[in-house]
Order: sequence, then structure tokens, then C-alpha cells
Amino acid sequence: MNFLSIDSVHHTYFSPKTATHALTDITLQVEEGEFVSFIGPSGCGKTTLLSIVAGLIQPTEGTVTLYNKPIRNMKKKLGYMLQQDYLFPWKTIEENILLGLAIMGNLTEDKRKEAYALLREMGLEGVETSYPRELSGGMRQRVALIRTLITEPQLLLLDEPFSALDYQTKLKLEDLVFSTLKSFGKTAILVTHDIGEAISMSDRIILFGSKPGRVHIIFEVPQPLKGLMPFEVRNHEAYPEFFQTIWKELEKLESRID
Ligand SMILES: Nc1ncnc2c1ncn2[C@@H]1O[C@H](COP(=O)(O)OP(=O)(O)OP(=O)(O)O)[C@@H](O)[C@H]1O
Repeated sequence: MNFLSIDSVHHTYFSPKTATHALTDITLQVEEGEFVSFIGPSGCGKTTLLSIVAGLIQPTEGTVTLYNKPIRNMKKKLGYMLQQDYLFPWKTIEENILLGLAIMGNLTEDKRKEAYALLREMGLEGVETSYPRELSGGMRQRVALIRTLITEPQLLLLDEPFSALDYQTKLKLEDLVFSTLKSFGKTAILVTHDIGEAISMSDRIILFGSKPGRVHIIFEVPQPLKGLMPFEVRNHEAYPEFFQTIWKELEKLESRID
């Protein structure tokens, strides 16, 4: 059975005066437990495709299924991590983490204990009663990750979740998110502008071309880099060559005059 299947997806944004052909003929499969990144020039449709996979946009043509069921019926199986953490400022960290479960009527004592255990694992012990404004950006993103994981999503959609962080925090959080998702056996799609981030976290990298957005090349991350922690990948001898290969393809796409 396919885990995530994107089949012949086309999307056009219509407004009264214009039609923007954002995506053309996208067919992709993502396997369970896989980490896939979407990269490509600005405007190539990465966010549009992620929004379609999230069931937030209905594509003009084509289908997206999770476990062979239409994605719009599977929204409870999805989790998100975005550039902004969207924590509620007037709620404590614990309340923020448990809010989704409370709304769904699934808040149990076991889940509360799990939240505390995750806070401990992510170096956030003691912040339960703090408010988001008292935490750094990196800490808030870790809270956002716990809030996502606690609802046990099958598929995580990560839309540039590290791009607002300083470089050191970003590298540390890449390691933490990677190891956490791998230990839970989660499947993830990451949208990023950072080739290094895509290489260091992914099993496969989908490079999109633009006008209209389409799959240009699918890169399999080379074996010596797979399974290593993101920070180790960035320091591996096989990393620069692979980086250059992707960089050159991206340059060609960005210098194309349509
Ligand atoms: N709501 C919208 N209405 C009309 N056009 C849109 C809308 N959202 C995106 N577009 C257009 O669709 C195309 C794809 O946009 P999208 O944001 O998906 O690309 P992207 O690859 O995520 O870009 P970036 O890397 O800059 O975030 C672009 O031409 C964009 O202008």
C-alpha cells in the first residue's frame, strides 16, 4: 500500500483577471518513514504543493492520498511545523502543548506524562508553567515540535521551520528534529531554501522547476550520508560534491529566462 501518493496534480490559482499556473503534472510517492525535501527557485510551487498535501488547497486536477484515502479525510493524521511557532501567548507551555489533544477530547494523564517526558528529552524541563514570551526562538520551536508530536501524526509537514533561527540554533534544531522523527519512525516533507539542510536531513530531495512548477530532478541522498546526523552530514567528505551537483542544477533553473 502506498503511504503518500501524489498523482497527476495540476494547480492553477484563478483571480478575476488572472490565472497563475502554479503546478503542472506532479506525480510523487513518499514511503513510510522517509524524509523528503522540496527545494527549488522562488515561486516554483513548493508551498502550494505542501498546502495541497495538507488538504488546505484542493488541486485543480489530480489526487493526493494517504494510505489510499483522500488526504482531505486524513487531516488528523497530519502534523505541522512552520517558520512561525504559532504558540498562544496567553497560554503556558504545557497548555500550548496539550491544547490540540484537549480540543479533540483526547487529553489523558498518560499524554500529560508523555508531554513532560518530551520536554525533558528536548532539554526543556521546568518551562511547563512559563509563557512563550519567556522562551528563546529555538526553545519555542522545540515546544512547537512537541505539540505536533503529541497528537501522533503519521506525516509531518515542515515549511521552513528553521529559517527564522540563528545559524547555530538552526543546526542544533536540525539534529534534534531529525533524531526525534527517526526515533518515532515518522515520515516528513520539508520545504526549504537551504540546500545544506535538505541534504543533511533527507533521504530524497525533489528539485522543482518553475513556470509552471514541476518536478525537475529527484536526487537520492548518497549512501555514505544517509542515516548520519545532520551536523555530521555537513562535515562529511561526500557532502561538498553532492552540494555542488544540486547547486549547479539550481543555478541553471534560476538563470533560465522564460
Ligand atoms: N494565493 C495565491 N493566489 C495567486 N497566486 C498564488 C497564490 N499563492 C501562490 N501563488 C503563485 O503560485 C506560484 C507558486 O507559488 P508558491 O508560493 O507555491 O511557490 P514557492 O516555491 O513556495 O515560493 P517561495 O520559495 O518564494 O516561497 C507563484 O507564481 C505564486 O506567485
